[in-house]
Amino acid sequence: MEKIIVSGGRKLQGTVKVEGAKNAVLPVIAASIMASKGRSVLHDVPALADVVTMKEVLHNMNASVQFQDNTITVNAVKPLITEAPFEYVRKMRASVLVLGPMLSRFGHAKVAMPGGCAIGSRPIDLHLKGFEAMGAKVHVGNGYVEVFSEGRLKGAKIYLDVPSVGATENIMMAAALAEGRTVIENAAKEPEIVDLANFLNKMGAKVIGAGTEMIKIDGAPQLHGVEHTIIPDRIEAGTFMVAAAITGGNVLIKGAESEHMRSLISKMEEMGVQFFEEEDGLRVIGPEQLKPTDLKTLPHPGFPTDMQSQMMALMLNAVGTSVITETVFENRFMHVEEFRRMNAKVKIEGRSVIVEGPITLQGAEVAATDLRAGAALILAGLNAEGYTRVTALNHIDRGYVDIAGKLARLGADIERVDDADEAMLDTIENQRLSAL
Ligand SMILES: CC(=O)N[C@H]1[C@@H](OP(=O)(O)OP(=O)(O)OC[C@H]2O[C@@H](n3ccc(=O)[nH]c3=O)[C@H](O)[C@@H]2O)O[C@H](CO)[C@@H](O)[C@@H]1O
Ligand SMILES: C=C(OP(=O)(O)O)C(=O)O
Repeated sequence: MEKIIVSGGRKLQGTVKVEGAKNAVLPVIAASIMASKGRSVLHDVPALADVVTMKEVLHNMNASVQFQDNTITVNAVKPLITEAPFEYVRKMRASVLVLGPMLSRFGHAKVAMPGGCAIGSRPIDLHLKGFEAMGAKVHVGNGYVEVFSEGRLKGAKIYLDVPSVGATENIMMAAALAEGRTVIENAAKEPEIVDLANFLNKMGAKVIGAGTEMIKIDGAPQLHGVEHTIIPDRIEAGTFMVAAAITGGNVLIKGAESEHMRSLISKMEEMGVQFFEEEDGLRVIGPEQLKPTDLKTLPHPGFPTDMQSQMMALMLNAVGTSVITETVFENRFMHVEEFRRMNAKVKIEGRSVIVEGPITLQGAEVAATDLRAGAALILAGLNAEGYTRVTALNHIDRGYVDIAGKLARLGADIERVDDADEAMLDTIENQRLSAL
């Protein structure tokens, strides 16, 4: 079994470059299958497990996809197989993002119904209601959702009960090939929505208002392949910001887009962390002593749920009591139990967690329960006594490219090992101790 082993106590120094955003590239790859003319070339694509899964989803549909050196080329000109089976959706919920593109281009899509996951039940009812409003028929049964449309979808006015990122994306993509205008009200405003809208506009659709709560989409009869560069990953950047802060380090995060991270920067500033805009990125300097704070996760521009567990790791090191309230997902506190294994004083009260700091965290065997929880455990390990061994790396690999290597290059004592490597490390450590 592979593990990331981290030993705490080193201040991080240096420069780290942000990858392209996972949550932007997945919908953009899905949208690329709507091009019936020309191929799409996407740059700054991170080499993540989720990107490989999305590539497999498209490949299984008979699209031609090449992925090399952070560039993906998609050619979907010939008719595709309009199905995404369970094996892909099981690995990655974002596979449901091919529903809108397939439905609007081919009049049919069949995708395995995503189940709940470690962070909540995560239904797709709002995606399906949107398609229905545009004239599609929806059938759910035998673990699959199947959507049909006779002729082109029709533009419609759609109000989302919650500003769901996935529903906004799926409806935007379906609307890009629909007849007439679609208006999405109470739309999600995340930067990744804006990136998708820019991509759809280049392909030939007309999307206005992305990044606000009302998005208007005028569909085109046909879309064409284009070249596009993916926006930087604000959650990867945020994770390195916490790494710098938690160790009292000084790190330049190259390519970080601070406009996308206002709520996070402001919370970290409240905790005493300093930020300096530089020409090619954002410099983060951790304080000698962190102050406590309270935060509530909300849809963008509120505090992102995908940074909640990493901020909990930071709060464990603050002097005083902090409170985190999670409002986006109903069950995103699985990391709390793992933090307790590291001696953390954390208590769940309904949708909130009370974090008592400062505490001397102790290295322990812990498991990543989802990808951000995994990152948070590594972050906690950066300031813990002794060795923290993080397992279930498959979660972390979904959203981080070589996180251990990048932290090591910033000076952390961290290594990714398999069982054989670990046995050898234990022998070396035992020899060192017996020689003392
Ligand atoms: C690939 C991707 O971009 N993933 C992100 C996306 O997930 P995802 O798009 O799945 O998240 P949503 O914004 O859709 O979910 C937000 C909330 O809405 C609920 N909901 C959603 C759809 C629906 O049809 N019905 C419904 O009730 C969900 O259960 C959840 O409680 O946004 C989340 C919220 O910022 C992030 O944590 C994920 O990293
Ligand atoms: C929850 C996340 O992703 P996904 O929606 O792909 O599960 C995430 O990126 O933190």
